[in-house]
Amino acid sequence: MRIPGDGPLTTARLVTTRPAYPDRVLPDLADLLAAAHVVTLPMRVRFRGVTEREAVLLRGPRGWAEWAPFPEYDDHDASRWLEAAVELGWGEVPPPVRTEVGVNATVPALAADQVEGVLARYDLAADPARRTAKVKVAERGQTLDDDVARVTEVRRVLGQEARIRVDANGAWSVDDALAALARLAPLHLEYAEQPCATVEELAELRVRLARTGVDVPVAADESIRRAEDPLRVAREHAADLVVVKAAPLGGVARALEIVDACGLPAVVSSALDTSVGLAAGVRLAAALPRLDHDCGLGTAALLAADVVPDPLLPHAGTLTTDRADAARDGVDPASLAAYRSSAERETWWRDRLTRAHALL
Ligand SMILES: O=C(O)CCC(=O)C1=CC=C[C@@H](O)[C@@H]1C(=O)O
Ligand SMILES: [Mg+2]
Repeated sequence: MRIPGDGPLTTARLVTTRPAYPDRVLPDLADLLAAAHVVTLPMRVRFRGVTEREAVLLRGPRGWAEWAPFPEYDDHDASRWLEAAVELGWGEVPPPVRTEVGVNATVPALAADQVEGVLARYDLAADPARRTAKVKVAERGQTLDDDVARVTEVRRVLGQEARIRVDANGAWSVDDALAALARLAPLHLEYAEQPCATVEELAELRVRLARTGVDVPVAADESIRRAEDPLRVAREHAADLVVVKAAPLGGVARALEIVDACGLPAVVSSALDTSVGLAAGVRLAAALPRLDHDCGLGTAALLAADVVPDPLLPHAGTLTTDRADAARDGVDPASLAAYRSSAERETWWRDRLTRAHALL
């Protein structure tokens, strides 16, 4: 485990280095609205408290793009997601340095007896040592015993050599996190993602974990993707690694800059996107100079419908840039029509798009 206090930070690079790609193109609002298709996709299981995922698919001159900021996010957040969509549909995505990306299975906070069924939907690597799962924990209404039972079951199904990470979405206090991670650590965790809500708590947790000899690295997710200053995590030595999502961070190029400036290992994860948004995540993971971890880009498995005929599901635990690019080209008009949102939701999304565009 890294000792709190170490880790490089190169804040200056974020502001001084711009990627070597053409300047951002901003489409007119009328073009965006004309390019927009609003869909409501059913999910297989409840995740993030929802059973349907709404998204706006945008047909840009450079290909399909997705804009799907979570409904509870404000217009400022939503405008950052729009920058990501513009990069995909109207701009250029930074070039890949690898063609394959390892992908983890994502296990929602379900009862332990449902774990095997969820994992069965993932085509994981044949070699148990190359399998990774992320397990949601600390969900409201559940107990630590429920979490321990779920993670224990994931360990049983995937085998001793598999990597298991947990994600608490900031729900634990520092004391809760210490107690929970002390119980979960014997199951050999790869890391704990956003165990506590604030950067201060994450930093304190790292110190106290090191002091008590509980060897669980800490990853920051919300502290990066929802933060005004995504570099604070690194500056405050609040995490061992960072989780980055293309859309919430304003696109692939911007996410690469943030990872570079943080100077910490990165994991790319989805924002519960359709296969089009997942393709952007694959392109981000493929463009990272260094990628030591499997990425949370297998969430097409959580959707019961998608906008492409061949959803971007991992094969043998991997996704490739070829399949990602094909998914972006393969949006099916019949799916857009079949899952078109209600008139009321469509108006809501178009109004939101208008407001987000005004902020760019
Ligand atoms: O990282 C993964 O395995 C899948 C993606 C995932 O967990 C998430 C996607 C979108 C919103 C989040 O609540 C959640 C996360 O917190 O990482
Ligand atoms: Mg997370």
